[in-house]
Amino acid sequence: MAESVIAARDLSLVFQTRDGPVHALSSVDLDIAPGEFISLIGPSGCGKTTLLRVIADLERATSGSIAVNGRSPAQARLARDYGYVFQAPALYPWRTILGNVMLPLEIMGVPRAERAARAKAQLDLVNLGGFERKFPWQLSGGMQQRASIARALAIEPKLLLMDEPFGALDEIVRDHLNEQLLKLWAATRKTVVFVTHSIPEAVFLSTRIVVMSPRPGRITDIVPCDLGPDRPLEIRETPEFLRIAQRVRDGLRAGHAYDV
Ligand SMILES: Nc1ncnc2c1ncn2[C@@H]1O[C@H](COP(=O)(O)OP(=O)(O)OP(=O)(O)O)[C@@H](O)[C@H]1O
Repeated sequence: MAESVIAARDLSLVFQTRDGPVHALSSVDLDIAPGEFISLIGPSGCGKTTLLRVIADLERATSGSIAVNGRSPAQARLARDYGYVFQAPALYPWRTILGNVMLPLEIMGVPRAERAARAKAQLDLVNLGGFERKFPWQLSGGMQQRASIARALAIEPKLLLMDEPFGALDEIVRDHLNEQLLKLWAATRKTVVFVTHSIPEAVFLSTRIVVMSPRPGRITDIVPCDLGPDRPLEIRETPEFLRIAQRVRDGLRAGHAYDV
């Protein structure tokens, strides 16, 4: 079997706050193979973002271990092993779309002509060819988020970390971007770790769904999502899709404490 892209073993993270310790992650065990599309789903505060941030070396685990491409998160970050897409597009307003996508390549010291060509290729991949010279504020929210995906892809990472990238968009735009992301994933065969609150989004996109619950943040179920690579939006009405969605929903219910 190919080496895991992510291998987490008994991973825990406790934030020390003025109100006492917060157990953001507790005994997380997770292996992600190359080319998988993994969604992390769970209620607010279950540690989804924290897990993504530990993978990206933006937070350090309190105990346990995690390897990214067989090395430490710090080494993986320095090797530019991953691209990170945030919840909000976070584009620089004074730079054009092309200028934004070229930025990571500038930081890497890629020559000017090459970085323009590479950034253009990524913009084509997210269907933003022709918008290179626009500024972020001239684009819709969905287009801005596609531009941030292109920016994350500019360094050509094999691993893409996405923190609820479509959460702020309306449902029709979200459907469209889900379709595009699925095509992009099929075309590039990247490993994706994707945070979402949406059961249909998770089932539509993923090869496996990691269900989490809060206090302490932990994995309660890992649901295989064997729908194959060819997934038109209508697949969401099929019994197979609904069966997987139901298992995820059951997992979320079991881990949920209702304060009502
Ligand atoms: N820097 C921090 N300091 C203290 N507590 C934190 C910090 N970051 C996160 N937490 C706490 O850790 C827990 C997990 O947070 P996290 O943001 O990972 O959850 P999440 O599942 O991504 O939530 P959401 O869906 O709302 O984004 C929460 O209780 C949160 O308040």
